[in-house]
Amino acid sequence: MFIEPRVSRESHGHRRGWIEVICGSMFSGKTEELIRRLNRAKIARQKIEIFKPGIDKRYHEIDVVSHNENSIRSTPIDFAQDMLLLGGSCDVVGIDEAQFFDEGLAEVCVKLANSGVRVIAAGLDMDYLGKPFGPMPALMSVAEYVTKVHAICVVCGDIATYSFRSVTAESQVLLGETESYEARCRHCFLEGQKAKK
Ligand SMILES: Nc1ncnc2c1ncn2[C@@H]1O[C@H](COP(=O)(O)OP(=O)(O)O)[C@@H](O)[C@H]1O
Ligand SMILES: Cc1cn([C@H]2C[C@H](O)[C@@H](COP(=O)(O)O)O2)c(=O)[nH]c1=O
Ligand SMILES: [Zn+2]
Repeated sequence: MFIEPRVSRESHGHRRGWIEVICGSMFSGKTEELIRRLNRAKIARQKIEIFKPGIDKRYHEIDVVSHNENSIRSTPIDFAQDMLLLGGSCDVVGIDEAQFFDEGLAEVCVKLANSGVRVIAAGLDMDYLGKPFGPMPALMSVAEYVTKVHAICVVCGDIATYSFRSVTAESQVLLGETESYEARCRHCFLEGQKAKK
């Protein structure tokens, strides 16, 4: 379990910021872990702001909601840059579905962290083909802390790191749940991809 670093947030009158990334496949608990960290920051009376991409309207227009139906209020935005306006004065900025943001996301998170904000971003590290997803690789490279969480393979019960798309669609972005995706381990993912051919 991630334990918040015990660094002083104030040093010589300057706030200290950093970047945390929570990544993994679908159903791996990224959103639950994001909500857990943000709720703890709320308990510590920190000022928080949560962003999600405007396109993610799966469960709720505004809330960030986990597959377990835990939720937290968020602000949907279309461009990573918009976080600078609203998030700059916060102690903590949370970001869900980070993979859907534009390539400017890593730079925006660096600016926030450099100005003293703790940034916690959750997102898919790989798409349905097993390829790196959007701004996630760049974001992971500038983060102080990267936590990879695992789902359970629905085929064999091993740990799952892949999101297998069970429907026919080739666009990288296809919003969905269990009707379109399965959490799978490497072996069962490869078997599924072979069977598609
Ligand atoms: N194959 C699976 N492996 C693990 N958890 C699953 C699976 N399918 C459904 N779940 C549920 O999904 C929850 C995690 O949801 P969530 O935090 O929204 O995941 P993520 O944001 O990574 O998609 C788990 O606590 C569990 O209740
Ligand atoms: C693998 C993959 C997923 N998506 C979509 C499907 C869901 O709407 C989100 C992921 O949500 P979660 O909180 O991580 O479960 O992303 C997609 O558009 N393209 C993909 O390749
Ligand atoms: Zn498996």
